[in-house]
Amino acid sequence: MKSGEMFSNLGSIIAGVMFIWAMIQQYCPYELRQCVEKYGSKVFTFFYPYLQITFNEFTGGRFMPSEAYSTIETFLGYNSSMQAKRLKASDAIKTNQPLTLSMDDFEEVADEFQGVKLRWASGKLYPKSQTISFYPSSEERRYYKLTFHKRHRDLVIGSYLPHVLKEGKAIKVKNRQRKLYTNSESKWSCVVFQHPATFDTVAMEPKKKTEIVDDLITFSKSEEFYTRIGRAWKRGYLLYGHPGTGKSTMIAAMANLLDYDIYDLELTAVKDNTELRKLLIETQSKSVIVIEDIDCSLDLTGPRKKKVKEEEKDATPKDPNQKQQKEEDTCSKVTLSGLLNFIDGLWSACREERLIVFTTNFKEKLDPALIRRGRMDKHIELSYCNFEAFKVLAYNYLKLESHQLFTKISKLLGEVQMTPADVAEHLMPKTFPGDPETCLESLIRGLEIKKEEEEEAAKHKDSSTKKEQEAREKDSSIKKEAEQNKESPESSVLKSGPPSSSFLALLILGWLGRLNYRSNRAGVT
Ligand SMILES: Nc1ncnc2c1ncn2[C@@H]1O[C@H](COP(=O)(O)OP(=O)(O)OP(=O)(O)O)[C@@H](O)[C@H]1O
Repeated sequence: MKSGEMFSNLGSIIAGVMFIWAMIQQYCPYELRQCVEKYGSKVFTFFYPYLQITFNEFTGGRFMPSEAYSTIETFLGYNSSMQAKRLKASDAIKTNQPLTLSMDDFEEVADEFQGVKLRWASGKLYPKSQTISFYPSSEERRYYKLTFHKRHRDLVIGSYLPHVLKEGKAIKVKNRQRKLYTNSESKWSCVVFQHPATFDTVAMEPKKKTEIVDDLITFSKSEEFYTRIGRAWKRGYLLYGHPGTGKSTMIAAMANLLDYDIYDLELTAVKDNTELRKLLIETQSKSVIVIEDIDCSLDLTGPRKKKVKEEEKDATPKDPNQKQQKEEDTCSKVTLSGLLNFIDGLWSACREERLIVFTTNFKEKLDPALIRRGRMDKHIELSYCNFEAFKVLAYNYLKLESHQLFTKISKLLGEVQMTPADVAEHLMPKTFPGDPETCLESLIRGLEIKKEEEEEAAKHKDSSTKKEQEAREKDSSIKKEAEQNKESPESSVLKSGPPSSSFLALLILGWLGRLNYRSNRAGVT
C-alpha cells in the first residue's frame, strides 16, 4: 500500500471513531456514559500492572497551592533537568532570585530509587467550562503523575516519596531568597535579607567565636535529639553588651550561617498577648526571631519604661483625640508571662527549628525568669574591642595580618575601652584605595585621645571623691557639735577639753552666785 493511501485510510478511521464518539456523547444518556467510563477504567486497571499517583497543583480549595506539588517540582527541576528535553525557567529577573529550571508541561523523566525504576510525567488540565474564571493566574491546573510497578507500592509510599519531599524541601531552602520580616499593625512585612555579615567578619576572640559557631551547627543538626528528649526544637540566645559591640552584626552572621530568615519582632508595636501569639504562629521554620533591646520593649523593667514615657511627655500632642491615639499606639499590653509562654510553650507542638535572640545593653535589668537557662540557653557577652578582635577588623578592612603599628595598638587596646564599631570607623579608608598606615595611625590617635579623656575623667573623679569625702567629714563634725550643744553646759565643758580663761571666770562667778543664794536661803529659814 502506498503511503498516501495509508494516511488517507488512517484519517478516515480516526474521523469515523471521532464521529461515533460524538454521537455517543450527543445521544447516549449521561448515566450510561458514566457507567461505561467507570467499568471501562476498572477493566483497564485490572490488567494494567502499574500504579499511578497524581499530585495536583492546588488542593483543598481552588486557591490553596499544594506544598507537595511545589516540593516535587523543585525536586524534579533539580534532579531531572539533564533528562528532560523541554524545561521551564523561573522569572528570575522579576523576583531577583537565582534562575531555577523545572520540567515543562507534558514532559516525562525517569528516576531510580533502590534499584526500582519510576517515571514522573507533568500534565495540565483545562477547566470544562469557560465560565470558570477564578484560578489564580490562569485557568489551567497542573499536576505531576508518578508511575511505578504495583509490587513496589510499599517502597514508593514508605520510602521514596518521603525522600523526594525531604530532598525537595532541602533544595528549596538552599535556593530560597532569605527574608527579613518586621511587624506592624499585627502583620509581618518583609524585604529580601542580604546582610553581608558572617562569622569571618565578626570581630571577637577566635575561641569564643568557634564555640558559638559549633553550638549553632550542633543545634541545626539536632532534630532527632530534641524529639528524643521531648523538647521543642528551639534555642535561645541572649546577646548583651555596650552599644556598638556587634550584637546586631552577630544576629546577621547567625542567620547567614544557618540559612535562616529573620523575624525582627518590635514588641512595642504588638497590642497584646493574643496578637503576639498570632504573629509568632505565622513565623516559618528555619528562622531567627529577634527582640532587640528587650529591656526597653516591655514593662519588664519599670524604671526604664517610665523614663521612656517621661521623655515622650514633651512630644505629647495637645489634641485629646491625637493623644488617645498616641497612647494606644505606644501602649503594648504584652506581659512578661505572655512572652514567657510563647518562648516555652507555643512551639512545643511543632517540630520546626527556630532560634530566639534577645539583645540588651543592660543584662542586669532583665527579670531573671526571662533569661534563665532553658529559655535563654546561651548568654553571650559582646565586649569592647581587644587585640584579637582588632586583628579580625584589620584583616577585613585593610587586608593586614601584621604591621609594625600593631604592637602599639595592642598596648593601647589593653589600656583603653573602645567598641568594635569605633575601631571599625577608624579603619574605614577615607578615600579609595586608602592607605592602611593612615587608618592605623588614625586609630592610634583615637585611642590616645580616649586614653587622655579617661585619665582626665579618672583624675576628676578622684578629686571630686576627695572633695565629697572632705565635705562629708565637715558635715559630720558640724552635726556632732550641734548634738553636744544640746547637752548641759557643764557636761559640754567637761567633754570639750580645756576651757578658755573667760569661760572659767564665768563659771566661777556662777558658782559664787549659787553659793551666795544658798547661804541667803539658809539665813531666811
Ligand atoms: N564585633 C564586631 N565585629 C564586626 N563589626 C562590628 C562589631 N561590632 C560592631 N561592628 C560594626 O559596628 C556597626 C554597629 O554594630 P552593631 O549594630 O552590630 O552593634 P550593636 O551592639 O548591635 O549596637 P546597639 O546596641 O546600638 O544596637 C556595625 O555595622 C559593624 O560594622
